Amino acid sequence: MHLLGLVISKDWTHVGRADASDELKLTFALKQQNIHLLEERLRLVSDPDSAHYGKYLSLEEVASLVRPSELTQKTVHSWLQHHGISSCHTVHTQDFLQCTMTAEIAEKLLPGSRFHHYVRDGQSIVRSSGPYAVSDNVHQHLDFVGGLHRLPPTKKDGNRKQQKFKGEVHLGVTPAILRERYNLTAADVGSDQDNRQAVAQFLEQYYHPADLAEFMSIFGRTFKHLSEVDQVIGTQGEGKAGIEASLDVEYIMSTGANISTWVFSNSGRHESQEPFLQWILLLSNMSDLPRVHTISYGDDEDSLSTAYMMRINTEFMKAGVRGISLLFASGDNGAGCRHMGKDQNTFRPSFPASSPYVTTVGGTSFKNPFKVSYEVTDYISGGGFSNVFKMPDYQASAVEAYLKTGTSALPPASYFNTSGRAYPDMAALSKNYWVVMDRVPIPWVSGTSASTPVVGGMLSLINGQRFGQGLFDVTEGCQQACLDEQVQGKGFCSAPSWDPVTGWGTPNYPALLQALLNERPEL
Ligand SMILES: Cc1cc(=O)oc2cc(NC(=O)[C@H](Cc3ccccc3)NC(=O)[C@H](C)NC(=O)[C@H](C)N)ccc12
Ligand SMILES: [Ca+2]
Repeated sequence: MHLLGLVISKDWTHVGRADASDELKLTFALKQQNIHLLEERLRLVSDPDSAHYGKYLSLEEVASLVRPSELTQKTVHSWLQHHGISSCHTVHTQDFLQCTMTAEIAEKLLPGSRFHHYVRDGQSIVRSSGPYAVSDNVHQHLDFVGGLHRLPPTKKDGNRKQQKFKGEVHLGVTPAILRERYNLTAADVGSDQDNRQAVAQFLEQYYHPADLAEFMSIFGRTFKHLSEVDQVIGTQGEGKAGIEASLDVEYIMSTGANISTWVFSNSGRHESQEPFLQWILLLSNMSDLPRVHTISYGDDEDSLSTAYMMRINTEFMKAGVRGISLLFASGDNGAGCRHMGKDQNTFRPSFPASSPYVTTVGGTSFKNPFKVSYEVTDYISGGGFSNVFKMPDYQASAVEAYLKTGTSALPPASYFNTSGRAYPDMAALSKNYWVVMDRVPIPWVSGTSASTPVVGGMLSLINGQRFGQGLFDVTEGCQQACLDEQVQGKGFCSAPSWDPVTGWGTPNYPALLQALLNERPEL
């Protein structure tokens, strides 16, 4: 028997046991086959020196590679059937099963689990308080069971990162400013009818079509653009728009202008338990997808189970081998800080930013905030080294160079794991954006949530895979981190070439386009 447990955080109030007939939806992640072959294939399709470069797999080919063995499928199916569970959906790759069942059946299926109702700020959830067990013969066929334990994050004040307007004249970052800084001309807009890009939203964040239309009517006058999202996959909730969703949609459609845009809307309670599971399940089941997806969400690595992160990472590989680029925001908390005990802190990496199979985007600000000047580090820019994923070969030499040259200015070695996946991969402006939300133009919105769709839109224009010299190197400024005696609020600093705050730098569009076109495989 294998036991898995949970500690319910104090801000949730227990309001009683779940009724035996209460319905639950659990996700079973079945063990896949050939993960090492998938990884190798991803390396080859991404390597310009390989004969396989750019030769992406179809969803059917991915399915043939990773589909769980007959034994795994039969064992899990008969275990569920034995407990009377028949209401299940699978995916094309047959490596996930989503099943609906009563609390009574779930407790019999997973001995030790005891489902309870918890409430907080008007939100109500059902979770298992105790650890649950899975018998050995089934456990070896599962990566994890989702939907039991993870809690929705604490809702933060919607205005927490909005800086106060102090009365100075400041126009802030708009599509025109971005297009100027990153050298996008009026001709740099999408023209390929088949090109598509996407943003994914979670945690009840919705964009509003009227906000997008108003944003484009105010800020989109100088370039050809679309003012409507082409497809919403999932449910668009009613009511107020979310700042994250508004920012993502408005800015991916400003740099990736005139390109058909989709929104994956992963709403509701279930998704907030494992925010990325529902979305990745959708991707792994759709054969025809946009090539670029941006996601401005993440969680501290230490708040997630290793099994969950490993499996999501494999799902990212499945996307990569199909030629799908996933861009994640690096987070807005600098290196982060985890208190390990009295006077003992370490930095706190964020997932999925720390996955080696996504492109992670950090943040910068203008040197002179009132001018389109060169960029320096935005101190909030997430970055550092994963404690879960080892450093992939493709970044070893760049990171070694950074660690060697920056030795004197580096934080103490006990704060970070130099053998982990280093991030971000690149950066873009993250300070003082204009966003239209609930029909009102809002200034001074900041975060790597802004820089990520900006880069995503440009990649959609280029739709390539590898970065050449097409980036502005960021060499000034440091990120924030633990406010303790040893590091005194200072994390990593940017430096010439790659650094763990701004990656390889911010996009210089024509140079990036040229670099990527030069590396295109013969079609
Ligand atoms: C209201 C507001 C004003 C502003 O100026 O900035 C800003 C930013 C954000 N969004 C975020 O700060 C982050 C970015 C991020 C965090 C962690 C990892 C990657 C990206 N996004 C979120 O907080 C997102 C909505 N929630 C989560 O990722 C949760 C914590 N798992 C929001 C609002 C404002
Ligand atoms: Ca740099």
